[in-house]
Formats: sequence, C-alpha cells, structure tokens
Amino acid sequence: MKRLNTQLQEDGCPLELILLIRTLLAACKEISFRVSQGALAGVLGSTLSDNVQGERQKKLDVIANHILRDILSESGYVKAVSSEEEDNVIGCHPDGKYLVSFDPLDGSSNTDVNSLIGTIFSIMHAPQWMEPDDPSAFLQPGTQQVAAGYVLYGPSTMLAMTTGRGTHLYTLDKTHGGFLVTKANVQVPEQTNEFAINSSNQRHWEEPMQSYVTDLIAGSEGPRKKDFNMRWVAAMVGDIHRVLCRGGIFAYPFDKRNPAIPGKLRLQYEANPMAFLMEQAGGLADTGHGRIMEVMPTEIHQRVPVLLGSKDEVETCLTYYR
Ligand SMILES: O=P(O)(O)OC[C@H]1O[C@](O)(COP(=O)(O)O)[C@@H](O)[C@@H]1O
Ligand SMILES: [Mg+2]
Ligand SMILES: [Mg+2]
Repeated sequence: MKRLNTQLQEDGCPLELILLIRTLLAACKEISFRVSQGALAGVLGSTLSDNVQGERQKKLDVIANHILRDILSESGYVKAVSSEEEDNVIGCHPDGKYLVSFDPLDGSSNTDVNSLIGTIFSIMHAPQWMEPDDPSAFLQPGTQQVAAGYVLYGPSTMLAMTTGRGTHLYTLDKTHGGFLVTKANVQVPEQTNEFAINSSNQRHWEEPMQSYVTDLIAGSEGPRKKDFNMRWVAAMVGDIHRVLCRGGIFAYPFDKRNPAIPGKLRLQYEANPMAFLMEQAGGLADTGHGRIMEVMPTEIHQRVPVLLGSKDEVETCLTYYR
C-alpha cells in the first residue's frame, strides 16, 4: 500500500507543505491515542468552561486543541492557527508559510458515548505582509485552501485529505505508525437514496428545505418516486465520511431562530474543508444560495448553512431554492 509521503509527492505537493501535514498528523495520532484510552485516562466528560461560541467544552476538546496548537506552533511551518476552541487566532512562527484552521474535536457530544469523533483541518498560504496574530489573513474564501481534510477516530483511525489533486482516504497502520492510502481518488456516487439532517429542527428551516425533505420522506408515493433512508451520526466527520464512501446528501441548513447565526456549522474549519474534499471527489457543496468555497468570510468563527454530497441530489435540492 502507498505511503502518505509518496501520495503527496505524486500529487505535486511542495516539501514544506508535506512536512506541515506530517506534523499535523503527528498531533492527530497523539489525539487518536488519547481518545482510545477513554475512561481509563479520565478524558471523558465536560470541563467547567464554555468556548467562544457558548458551547460547554468537553475535556477532549481542550486536550485535542492543546495538542494541535502546541505541535503546530512549535513546528516553524505555521504563521498562525485558528481553532474552534480559541477566541482569537494564535500567532506562531513569523516566517511560517501557512495558516491552519482546525476543529480539534468534531462531534464532541459523541465522546461520552464512545461514538465517532474526528479532527477537521484547513490549510492556506500565509500572506507575507501579515503579523502572526492578525486575524484578517484568515478571511480568505475556501477556494484559497491548499490542503484540507479530517482524521476520523473510529474503529480504525482514518484520514481523508485533498491537496487539490483528488480526495484520498488513508488508514493509520498502528503497527508502524504511518497513514497508508486505502482508497485513492474517491468518487462520490452522483445519485443516492440516503440523506442526513437533524430533522428535529425542521420547523425552523427555510421553506425550500422544508419542501425538499417532505418530498424525500414521501418516498415512492411522493414526487421523487423512490424511497430514501436517513442516517445521522451527530458528528459531521462521521456523516461526511459515509457520504464520501457511498454517497448521500448531508445538510445543516439555514435556521430561522436567530438571523445572526445562519447555520450551526463553522465556515473555516468545518464547511470549507469538507466542501474541498467533496468537490475533489466529484460532489457538490453549497449553502443553498451559492458555492460554500466562494463565501467571503467576515470573521473566523462565522457560521454557514451547509448542503453537500452526491452531485445529482445536491442539484435536485438546489432546485427547491431557485
Ligand atoms: O446533532 P446536532 O446537535 O444537531 O449537531 C451535530 C453537529 O454538530 C457538530 O457536532 C458540531 O461540531 P463540534 O462538536 O465541533 O461543535 C457537527 O459535527 C454535527 O454535524
Ligand atoms: Mg465540529
Ligand atoms: Mg469541535
């Protein structure tokens, strides 16, 4: 099986980016170990503090954040990092060439039930003019990402990553500690009969999403004339991994409750990296009102509606918005 380094070289990835990715994955291997120790290491449960988005932090959110932040900032490859668990960007090395945004632990509510969780990351070039702690340099659209992916801490630890030359899946071989390519050039099936959405929020969605999901649920007796199945992992990494593996549509749509918060998921370290992976695998990623990767960010913790997955199904969903 092909090693990570070989795949990255074949994809034309510059040496410094390869070294940065390897450093980031070293942090993820450490997180994978801590996660697998679970209750034995006392890492389950919540802390007594909230993050900048007002969410109660789990112990593993804090541990994963510290591991990533410390390893990346000491590496010399990174000028600054931005994290779900940090209010502001953290300046790293003044000569670092890259910016890294990450969700250190996605699906935190799954930690206490030993279910799927992961780390999501997005890498961009650091502008030369920027001061290391300047947040404005992070406000670039997702089209500027040079690499993105996630590490899924499941029955096996897997990596999905793109550097703009296709999306590849890797599995961590714990016998030698390296990630090996287990599926190169993933292609998401264009059609699907599987959808993922938290339908307990249905009454808060915009009209187009209400109608779309109503038609999915009507199945073979409705206008779609086929039956659909539903899946919800409650961790975006788990849901997106399933969509990459066998197709589907995943949505966390616009929610009318608070116009200041147009969606649950965060643009820079959830929506953009997943959109990059999905598009590189032949899928689509949209907000319902435009391509996710073209959204111009206004702040580092900005939220967006998310609709992504199998090409034909996302296109069908978008017809309800037009
Ligand atoms: O099931 P819910 O509560 O609607 O939300 C699930 C969503 O929230 C998230 O867990 C948010 O991520 P965090 O755990 O990083 O805050 C997504 O991964 C997931 O899709
Ligand atoms: Mg998350
Ligand atoms: Mg998180």
